[in-house]
Amino acid sequence: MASRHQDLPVILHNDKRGLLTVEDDKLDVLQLSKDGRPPKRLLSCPLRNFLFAKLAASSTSSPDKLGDNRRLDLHSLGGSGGLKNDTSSLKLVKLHVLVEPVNAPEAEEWVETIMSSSYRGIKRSKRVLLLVNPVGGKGKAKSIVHDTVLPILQSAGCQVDLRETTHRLHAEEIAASVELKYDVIATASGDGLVYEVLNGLASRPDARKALKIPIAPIPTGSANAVCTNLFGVKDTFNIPLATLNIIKGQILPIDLCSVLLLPSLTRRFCFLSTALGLMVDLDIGTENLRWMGDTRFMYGFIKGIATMKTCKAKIQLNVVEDDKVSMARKARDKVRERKGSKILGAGINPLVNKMNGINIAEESVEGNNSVVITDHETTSVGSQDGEQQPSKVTNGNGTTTRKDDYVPDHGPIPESKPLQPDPNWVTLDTSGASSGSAPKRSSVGSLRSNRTMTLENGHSSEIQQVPKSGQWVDGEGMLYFYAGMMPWVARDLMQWPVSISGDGLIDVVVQSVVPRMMMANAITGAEKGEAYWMDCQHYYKVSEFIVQNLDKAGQPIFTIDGESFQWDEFHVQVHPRIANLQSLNGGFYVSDFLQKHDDKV
Ligand SMILES: Nc1ncnc2c1ncn2[C@@H]1O[C@H](COP(=O)(O)OP(=O)(O)OP(=O)(O)O)[C@@H](O)[C@H]1O
Repeated sequence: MASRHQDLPVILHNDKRGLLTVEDDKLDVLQLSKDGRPPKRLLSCPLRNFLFAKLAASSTSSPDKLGDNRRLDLHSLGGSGGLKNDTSSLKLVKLHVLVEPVNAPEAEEWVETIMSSSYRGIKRSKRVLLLVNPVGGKGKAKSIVHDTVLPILQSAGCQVDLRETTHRLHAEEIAASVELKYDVIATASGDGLVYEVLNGLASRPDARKALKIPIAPIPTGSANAVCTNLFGVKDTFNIPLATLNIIKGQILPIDLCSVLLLPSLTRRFCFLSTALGLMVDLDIGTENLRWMGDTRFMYGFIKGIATMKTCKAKIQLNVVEDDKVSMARKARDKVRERKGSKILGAGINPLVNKMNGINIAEESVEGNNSVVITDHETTSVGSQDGEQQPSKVTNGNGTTTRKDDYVPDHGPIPESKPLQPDPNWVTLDTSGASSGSAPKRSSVGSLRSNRTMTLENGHSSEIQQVPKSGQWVDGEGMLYFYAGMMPWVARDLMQWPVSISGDGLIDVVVQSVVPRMMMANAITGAEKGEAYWMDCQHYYKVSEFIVQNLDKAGQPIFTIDGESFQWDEFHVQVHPRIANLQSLNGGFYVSDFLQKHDDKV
């Protein structure tokens, strides 16, 4: 790593002697004393937060002021104490010092060293398309962008193309037609703008190429679930950190889902969630309360459990796994894998980057007949032309078939067709038809509880077993259905704690109707994902699913990524790792749920 030869003697702004040192992935600006006292540290910042160093050409120095000295500009995000993990007080720091002629050759080398060490594997001076929604969240996006975001981006040498959205779906229109010349698309708004950008990019004839441009959100909306997943609960609304992510973020491949609405055959793309029941009411029913920020969702939740309205649907799931202990273990193993592979500094091990691009849901679940395997190459900034492979499905008999028809790397996303469930799909009837009587077993049950057996006469028969604890039983009422693709849906709700980014699977929660007190108690710990372990919260990892509306008058609306749609029926399938976000560490924020090792796992 950095060593003593990267020390650079300089003259500080106060004419005192100084030393710039780059060591242990950290820049220190020291003021030296003449009397042998220890140097005074004026700035200390991890290289991850360092933005820009520029040594003026000797000819451009003003001889009057500087003599033969050359000006060296240093731009960084500094925080209290400069600790790597202290992200709470990040702010833009601009320093300039002078380099004496005798040190000029060394200074040129020093500038290149600090720039390459702080941008390891990351493109410098990115071209940024910045979309700003002036009405998202509390309506402060414009001032936040002008006061904080733009100065940081400009200090890092980024070229910013700023466009303000003027109407609903404007961001989608822009993304659908914009020239693909940007390194990153930043959205100053909430999750809605990310959804629009992804839909715009995914609708293009060159969707696969367009979706390689990563998206970096700036949290000026209400919930900003993407930011919670990227930066954690504490830093969800940390604007300087999110801006740093535009500059220094690494590619994080994510899955997109096609949601096909029937009978219209309209398709929308989803990157975060689809919801029915209470989760729709608490989002759409509180839109007039945007001024509350994300508190409006908690208000909606409490209101929802007070009314306890059930949701009636027929749900068909192609389940890959439904064992909570095993799902938690796999998600935790994934975190350990990632942790073990980090290297010091501003980058991560390129080998790990490679690994992140493969190894998706490849573990076969006992008795499962449909394991999604994908083998996409990881994309990286500046290599937007990397070939992407189609996803495949390995069947129980070991044969491998293409799941999507192969489309070349620059082509569109193939059209969605209505799904054809087979007898191994799990069917849940949430109409509660048998309420009042003893609930009966679900029509197919779980992967392990009900299997299809071929009889000697060639007919098949279902082997019925007693449902295990926590398994859905037809006749239960459903409070909500929530399918998601990243752990947090808001700061106070980690609905899918075992969700693994880009694994080609959707995490589905079916929440049974339970006594109000039990739901109210579930609020405590919801942000930590503790409700996951409740038996009344049925949890499945699925590769595709269908939902039919059994009460169109009573529940006309469902949501895709928080946007509402009228519905009769919808079919959902995954396009693994087809889109990209930016993340400072190349992954989602690791929750305590995944860090801790309790006795369940
Ligand atoms: N100028 C505008 N006037 C009216 N609506 C707009 C304008 N620009 C964007 N929109 C719409 O604003 C809506 C809300 O945006 P967004 O979802 O990003 O913020 P939010 O709802 O506050 O945050 P979150 O989704 O995180 O709760 C989107 O549907 C978007 O299309």
